[in-house]
Amino acid sequence: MTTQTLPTRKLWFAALKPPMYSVAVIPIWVGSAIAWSEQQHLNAPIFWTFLSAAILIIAWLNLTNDVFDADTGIDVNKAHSLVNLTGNQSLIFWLANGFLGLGCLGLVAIAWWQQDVTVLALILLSCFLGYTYQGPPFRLGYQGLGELICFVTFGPLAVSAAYYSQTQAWSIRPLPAAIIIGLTTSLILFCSHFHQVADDLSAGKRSPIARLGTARGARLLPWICGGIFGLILIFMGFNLFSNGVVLSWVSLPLAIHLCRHVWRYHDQPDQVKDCKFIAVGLHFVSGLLLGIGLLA
Ligand SMILES: C/C(=C\COP(=O)(O)OP(=O)(O)O)CCC[C@H](C)CCC[C@H](C)CCCC(C)C
Ligand SMILES: O=C(O)C1=CC(=O)c2ccccc2C1=O
Repeated sequence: MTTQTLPTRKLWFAALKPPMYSVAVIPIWVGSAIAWSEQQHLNAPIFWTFLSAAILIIAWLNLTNDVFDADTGIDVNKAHSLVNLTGNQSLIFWLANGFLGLGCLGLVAIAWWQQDVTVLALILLSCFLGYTYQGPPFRLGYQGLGELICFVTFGPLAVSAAYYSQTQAWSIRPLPAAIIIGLTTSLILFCSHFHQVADDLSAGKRSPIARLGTARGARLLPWICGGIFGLILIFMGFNLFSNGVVLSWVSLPLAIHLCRHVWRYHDQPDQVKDCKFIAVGLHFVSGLLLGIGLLA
């Protein structure tokens, strides 16, 4: 069944993408876990406020993605675009801005409690970079720069912000974990392009998969996954990670499943479209276990 023929309830589920919100959870969890392991203490109100703000920001990101994609025409065939489902672009736009406003309010509360604007500034910078991915006049995602933006924002910026929110101190200690989280988040975006090459090319979007072709993209995937798991061992070898982080290797079967699925279906959009949610699972399980390993 293509998304064009899905029942309305399933279309709304596909449009709202609940599993995707785990991309907000993992950097906050990992950055806070590193701080917790150092201080033997977690500031729970800061953690929950930051987490809620991050979820609201992801809602803004996804709603505005449909709004801006409606302007370029890239989503004409996307039945599960919120703009296509509601037929009301400005409603989605203002709803998105409401989510961003609420998210920023949470970050302002953290700045007020801590009398320190660092976390607010880091996340506002991430939001600006997120806007450049999809919004006018930048639309850097159309040049294939999304994965790089994703790496920087969900990796070093978000993980450092989470660490800082707990410690109010700078350290390079979160950097190795930030690199891993940045890579696994970018992997989700990379996988999200396989099924939409035709629409992307006709709208002038040169995503990495539109540039490489699906076959070369599928061949590259095991190297990316292997690189991520290899890097975890290298960081352990250099004592940048505690030995407990080996726990994140439990997610390896998900990486193997992802590579096999994409290898088999890379040129069949209706089959390969699920691969981004396999990547979401890999990111969530590996990130969760990485945080637990860092705490151990
Ligand atoms: C919206 C994103 C991808 C959708 O891309 P596309 O248009 O190809 O997909 P559709 O088929 O669904 O239309 C994600 C883009 C991510 C962006 C590069 C970086 C965003 C940064 C965030 C604002 C950072 C938030 C950090 C958080 C933890 C506070
Ligand atoms: O809809 C999508 O494809 C994505 C939404 C999203 O929020 C996100 C966040 C971080 C990495 C990738 C993605 C998506 O691919």
